[in-house]
Amino acid sequence: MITGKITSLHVTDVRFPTSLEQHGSDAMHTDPDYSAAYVVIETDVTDGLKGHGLTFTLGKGTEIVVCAVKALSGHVVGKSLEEIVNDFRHFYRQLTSDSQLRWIGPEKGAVQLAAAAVLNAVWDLWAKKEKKPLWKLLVDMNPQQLVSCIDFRYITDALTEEEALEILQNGKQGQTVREVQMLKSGYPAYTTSCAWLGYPDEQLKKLCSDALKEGWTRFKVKVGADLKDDNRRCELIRGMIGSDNLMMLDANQRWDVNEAITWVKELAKFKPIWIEEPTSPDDILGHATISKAIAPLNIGVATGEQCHNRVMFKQFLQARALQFLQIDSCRLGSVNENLSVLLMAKKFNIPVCPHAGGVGLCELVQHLILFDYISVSGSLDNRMCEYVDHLHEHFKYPVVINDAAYMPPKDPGYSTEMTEESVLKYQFPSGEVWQNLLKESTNV
Ligand SMILES: C[C@H](O)[C@@H](O)CC(=O)C(=O)O
Ligand SMILES: [Mg+2]
Repeated sequence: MITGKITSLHVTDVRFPTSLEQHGSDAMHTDPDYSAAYVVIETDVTDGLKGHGLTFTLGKGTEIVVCAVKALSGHVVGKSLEEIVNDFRHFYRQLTSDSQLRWIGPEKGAVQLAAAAVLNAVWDLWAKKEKKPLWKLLVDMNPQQLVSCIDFRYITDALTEEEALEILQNGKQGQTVREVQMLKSGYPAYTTSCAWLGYPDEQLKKLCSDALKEGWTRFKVKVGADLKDDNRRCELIRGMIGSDNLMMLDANQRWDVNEAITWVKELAKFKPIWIEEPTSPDDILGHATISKAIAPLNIGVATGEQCHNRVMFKQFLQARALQFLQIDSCRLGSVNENLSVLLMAKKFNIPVCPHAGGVGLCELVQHLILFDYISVSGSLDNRMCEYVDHLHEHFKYPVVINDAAYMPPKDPGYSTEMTEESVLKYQFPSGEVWQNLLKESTNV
């Protein structure tokens, strides 16, 4: 039995100055400071049980998400965990559809990122209470319980509750074998760390050569700002990784639809398997046009890192506008909404290849993709999870990568907890790191 009330919710603006070294740079986001609105919920349970959650941001604007988290806190403080998880669908809807706050969403933008941070903390709390890593909590739940966490509003034309139940019931077959397989070999990953757009060629070469030695076989390359530059960088990387390894391209929304088609045709000679975010993340029909035009080149469209809710994903699937679906643990409304998207992807037979990286996204999304393989898709065909090698040292339970695969976390929770030292040091603007940077900039 789950006892204990949530007594408080704290949120902190934590920023890492990654832009100083161009980590995370792409054709649209040229100077990201990987950041998080970091939430801690406390309970009155005597053992000091706490839940930790976050959502990922790029620096400026984190203060807006922090405000939105504070605006949502009234829905959480005073409730017991038992009350929440016994009717999780209802709680989820309270948060994502607050009758006043929804005007500045609904289910999108800063308010949706804030809902994700809060809900991620609640899921962490639940998993810790059950003394299981989150993926295992999900795997052990029965189909009815899982379905009771999902808000089916707006998606029943694509996936009904009955269909979701059937998928989950079928997923129980062979679950134990797949769990054992994951514990032994892990979930296959690809790396984005070698080819950020702002890295000079020498750095690309060094990072590729190191990654190859570590056993990486799948590489994502940032493109989209300058075609000549893309040709040079892709040639360099294809040369380094050889013809057997996989290459993916990511344009981060830089192009118009026709421009995307022309550009991808030019880069097709490097044999990428997908082009990610070729155009506006909201342009579902544009993605469908691009998908159709580049299908003869054996290149698919991947998208999702800025797809803010299940309704968008539903339409992408219905319009056949993506061939690789990229869930995000912090963009969608936490585990609840990710569950609905994983189930829709299964129904439409589209592989899920999660977006990760940022700060904490690898830590979180590994739980979701493990659950997807063990209990939903049951397949590794055309599937892999993104990995980026930054900022893991700030987490209490950092990801473990073994031979280019995510090894299932064993610690209870959602791997969301940051070290207290890092939170203090990188808190914006009062943390030591930012105070020093601000001093330096005023001295120049
Ligand atoms: C701004 C982020 O680093 C973005 O480039 C990440 C991304 O597109 C990806 O990991 O994929
Ligand atoms: Mg991307």
